[in-house]
Amino acid sequence: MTDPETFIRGLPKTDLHMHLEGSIEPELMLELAERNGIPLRWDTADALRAAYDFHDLQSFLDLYFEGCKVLVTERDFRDVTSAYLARAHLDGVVHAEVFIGPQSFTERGIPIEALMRGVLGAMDEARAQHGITSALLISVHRHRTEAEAMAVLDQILPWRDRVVGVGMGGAEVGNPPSRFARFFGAARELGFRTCVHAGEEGPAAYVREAVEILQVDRIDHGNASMADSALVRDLVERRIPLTVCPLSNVRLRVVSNMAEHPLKSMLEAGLHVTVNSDDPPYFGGYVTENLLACYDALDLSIADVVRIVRNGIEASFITTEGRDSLLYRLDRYVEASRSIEAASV
Ligand code: HPA
Ligand SMILES: [Zn+2]
Repeated sequence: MTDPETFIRGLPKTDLHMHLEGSIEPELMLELAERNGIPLRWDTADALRAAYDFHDLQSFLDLYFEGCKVLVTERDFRDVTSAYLARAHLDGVVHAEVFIGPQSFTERGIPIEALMRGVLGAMDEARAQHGITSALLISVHRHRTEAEAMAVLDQILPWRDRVVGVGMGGAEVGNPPSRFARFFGAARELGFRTCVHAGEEGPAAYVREAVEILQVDRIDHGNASMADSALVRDLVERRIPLTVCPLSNVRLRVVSNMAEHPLKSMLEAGLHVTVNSDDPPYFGGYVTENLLACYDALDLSIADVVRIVRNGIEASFITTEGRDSLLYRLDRYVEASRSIEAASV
């Protein structure tokens, strides 16, 4: 019989909430620092890994922004993107939607062209080499001003056809979605899909603002929604996907341990939940590890896991044909696993 881990690793999955700046494995971080002559506070991969001990979102963001400094050239952006997509492919991810936040780089004088060419070039290469498809989401920082976010929108216009959507991350509490109403309105008018981090450390009211004021297509995290049953009803009715990141939530102490994670209650409430990796090296796992951690700690059934993976495909920002083809692939995989099981009884 196929064991659950092999089955889950082999499922054709999506990763819809993943930050390229947060995907740099410690070994690559050291290599890039050396290549660019950037001093780091750590000189071994183990020392870096040991520093990934966070007590809240801000303690993570401090390290995450420090890590951004090793990315300087087009080649660096290409290498980081290639490494993530190769690793995700091994993990059974067939489609990834990845964030990058240009403000961390343009503020240091790095031209946006270097970032865009590196990332998009690697995405094209990974598709040719591994068959993995990916889409780019441009993220702005909510702890900066809305005017700065609007400037990012201007900067990415030359790549309008290659950027599927825009999102927003950074320090949540004190920076409610409503501060960025004009930015998200402008992004929607330009034809970008939209998503926003909400209800990670912030309250359910931020998720409500994201849906009602920003009118986003997807909520990143969204855990806090469970505190407001009327909001849950709205999210279910409007079928707004939530890109949940369970290992991230444990590491950032949004939940005290995996057994306390609301994922199963969210599923039972009928929410369109997906499972994603956020910043894999920082939080200890790619999508498979996230799904396995939930499967083990929350007593999920294999049918629950397949439901979550199906939700991910349905929540993606790809074309209807692309989505249908991934759903077909998922159904075939599940059917084939059933036949193997039946034959081995
Ligand atoms: O989980 C997150 N929350 C907010 N900002 C972020 N930037 C990267 N990951 C995150
Ligand atoms: Zn995130």
